[in-house]
Amino acid sequence: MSDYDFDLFTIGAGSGGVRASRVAATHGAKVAIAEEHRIGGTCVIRGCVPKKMLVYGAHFAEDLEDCQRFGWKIDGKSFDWTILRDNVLADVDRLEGAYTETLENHDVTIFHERAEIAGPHTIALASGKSVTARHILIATGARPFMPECQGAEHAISSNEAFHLDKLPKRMLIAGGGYIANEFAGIFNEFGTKVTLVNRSDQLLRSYDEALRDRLLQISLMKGIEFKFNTIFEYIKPCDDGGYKVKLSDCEEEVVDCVMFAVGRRPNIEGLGLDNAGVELGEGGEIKVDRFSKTNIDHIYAVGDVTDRVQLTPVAIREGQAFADSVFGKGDPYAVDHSCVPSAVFSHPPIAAVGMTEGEAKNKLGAVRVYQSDFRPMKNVLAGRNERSLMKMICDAEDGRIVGIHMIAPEAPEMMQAAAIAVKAGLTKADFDATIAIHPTMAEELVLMR
Ligand SMILES: Cc1cc2nc3c(=O)[nH]c(=O)nc-3n(C[C@H](O)[C@H](O)[C@H](O)COP(=O)(O)OP(=O)(O)OC[C@H]3O[C@@H](n4cnc5c(N)ncnc54)[C@H](O)[C@@H]3O)c2cc1C
Ligand SMILES: NC(=O)c1ccc[n+]([C@@H]2O[C@H](COP(=O)([O-])OP(=O)(O)OC[C@H]3O[C@@H](n4cnc5c(N)ncnc54)[C@H](O)[C@@H]3O)[C@@H](O)[C@H]2O)c1
Repeated sequence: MSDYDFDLFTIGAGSGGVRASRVAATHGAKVAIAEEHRIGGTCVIRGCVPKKMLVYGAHFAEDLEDCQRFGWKIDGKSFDWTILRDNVLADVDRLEGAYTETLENHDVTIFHERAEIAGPHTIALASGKSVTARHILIATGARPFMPECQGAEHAISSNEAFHLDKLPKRMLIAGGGYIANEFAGIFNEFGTKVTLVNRSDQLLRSYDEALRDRLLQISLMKGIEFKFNTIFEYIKPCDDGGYKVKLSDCEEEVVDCVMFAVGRRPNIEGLGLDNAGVELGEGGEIKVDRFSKTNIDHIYAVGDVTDRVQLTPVAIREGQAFADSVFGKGDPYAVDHSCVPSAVFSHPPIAAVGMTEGEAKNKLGAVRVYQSDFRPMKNVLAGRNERSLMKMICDAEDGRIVGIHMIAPEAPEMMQAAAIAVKAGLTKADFDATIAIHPTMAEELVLMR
């Protein structure tokens, strides 16, 4: 008989928590999970998945325009936001059901309520119930950071963007990162007049400069406006709807919607971490070692709450590694956080793996840069003046590829395959030895000069 109610109690049923709980259960552990909002977490409910569906929906705007040059005539086209919104939200419901079913099929006990740590092995549930567990996994994710300014309460975050009653005619999006650029692209394609407002003059800081410049240039061409080096002074509701917004060094303007996308903060408030003595880092993230263990031996944390790499596949890997290491029969293993590929689902998307040109020069000294700057065949026939860019960064000494960067239609799809080669340490010569598939955009990868 165990001294505890459960072998594992997971707080948070998002990407990391669900994977860890399911895998621990397959290893024979008695597992419970608590979720205060909806099973599936950020990615499934209000992140990657519904966002990507909106990206697909938005891209039809360009396809419907371009198709005329391919001989198609579509009269009377129009867009109804509520149809897309409701279909996306219905699919989110379906996915929540699928995630719940997976947990149930693995005999994971689900508590649909908030959980807090009440003692080293004790979890207090919002209903007043208290349970004990041999191990605790904190997988509570992150939430949007809402900066302070007068009237900030009138701004929405990405959470609300999926539920808007109607499409805003004019929208200000604060931020220059993933979410700001993705949603600027989405709403701009739907016909909203979008202005992206950033406190610095740099977008997507972690990406290669050439790609960032190209995205800015294409976004401007598509009609997105940018205001750099400015911050919000106030947001005031107008009597007849909309908001008066004042940005520093700018005239007051009226918009229908203000969205903040200025980063996400670990969900640790009121979690009772002090009751178990769990240590935090400087940014409020839970400090863990490479096995996702906190300073307390039986308490672990995975995903966004640890603020290592805020991406779903990383949270899933961390959850898997934790469950295998703690409950499996093999040796413990850690997740390798190097060379993680990523994408920004902007219009067009950006994708990257490894070092940027700047990072590689700083780290390696001598690098070779190969580049392909081309107009995709489909854009040529469509009369769309939008060029793609691919860059390959190699170590000048041995030709090893240390980074690949792309801005192109379907760049994330191409990058997933290319990332395998970079992770495996292949060289430019290995790529050159591979025969192209013609005609594709991806063939540029093996033809770069
Ligand atoms: C708009 C948006 C788009 C994104 N797009 C992408 C993308 O395209 N690709 C990608 O890889 N990543 C994307 N991300 C990031 C990705 O969603 C996260 O990295 C991922 O969901 C992190 O998983 P997690 O398990 O750490 O946390 P989460 O998935 O956030 O899960 C944490 C869960 O814990 C629950 N919780 C918190 N506190 C408690 C408590 N005390 N008791 C009970 N439950 C609690 C929360 O309600 C939540 O459901 C996106 C994020 C956003 C916001
Ligand atoms: N495609 C994807 O994989 C994807 C998509 C969305 C989100 N995400 C994840 O979610 C995380 C959060 O996304 P995000 O776009 O909110 O953050 P981000 O870290 O990508 O970008 C934050 C931006 O806000 C700016 N900023 C920060 N503080 C500010 C302030 N006080 N006032 C004004 N501007 C400020 C920063 O300069 C930066 O440009 C990302 O880091 C990413 O890991 C991933």
